[in-house]
Amino acid sequence: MHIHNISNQNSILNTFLSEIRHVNIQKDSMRFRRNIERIGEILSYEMSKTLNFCAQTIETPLANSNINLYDDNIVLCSILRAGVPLHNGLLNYFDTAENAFISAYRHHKHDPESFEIIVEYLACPNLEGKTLILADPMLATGQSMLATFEALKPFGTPKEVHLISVIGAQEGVDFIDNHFDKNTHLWIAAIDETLNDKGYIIPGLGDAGDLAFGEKLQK
Ligand SMILES: O=P(O)(O)OC[C@H]1O[C@H](OP(=O)(O)OP(=O)(O)O)[C@H](O)[C@@H]1O
Ligand SMILES: O=c1cc[nH]c(=O)[nH]1
Ligand SMILES: [Mg+2]
Repeated sequence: MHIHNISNQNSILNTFLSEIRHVNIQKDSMRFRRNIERIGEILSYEMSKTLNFCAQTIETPLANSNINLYDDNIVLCSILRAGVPLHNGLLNYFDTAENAFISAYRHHKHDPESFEIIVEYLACPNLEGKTLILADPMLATGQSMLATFEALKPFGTPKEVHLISVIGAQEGVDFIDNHFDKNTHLWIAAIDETLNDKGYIIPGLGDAGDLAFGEKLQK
């Protein structure tokens, strides 16, 4: 797998990352969602450099101008619910992308320290020969990302697969490195040290879905 950790290089990305992590600033849910969206825009820009470009001629009012434009058929797939603001950021840049949505969430049965991944809702276009971007802001154990990818397989074989995430734990990154094809790209804003015994990324930011949309009741 090609792993692109974007915060290895200093940029404005670090400001948005610091705000989603900050225990007080992150409580402003509108800013939290907007910062995830802005990080999605930055990761889209970085990822776009690896798309397939071909020469095009654009007619201006005065003459023709030559420019390279990407010609990939992009499908954006995000994992509900924390994936929604990240999806919006990606869609801000990939205007003509097709879209897929899947629900994958951790279900804690009785023991708060153990959970299973439940995949329920899935809406997806044909993926055959397309460039699939699979987005989820948090890559903790990596199980949601893998379960989602497996659920998408009946929809066709993408030409390229890009995973986009905001914060990952090193063990989740290692897990997907071991389970995805070696040509897969991972675009990630930060890789943190570890997971705690509840599967939360440390230092991480807490629960991205709750911070973006409010706490949910565990049923
Ligand atoms: O790498 P994993 O160990 O699978 O964990 C990551 C998943 O956990 C979070 O979703 P969550 O279950 O909290 O659902 P939510 O988006 O509804 O909050 C997150 O958005 C990922 O989908
Ligand atoms: O740290 C984590 C792990 C999974 N999901 C989150 O929202 N945060
Ligand atoms: Mg959550």
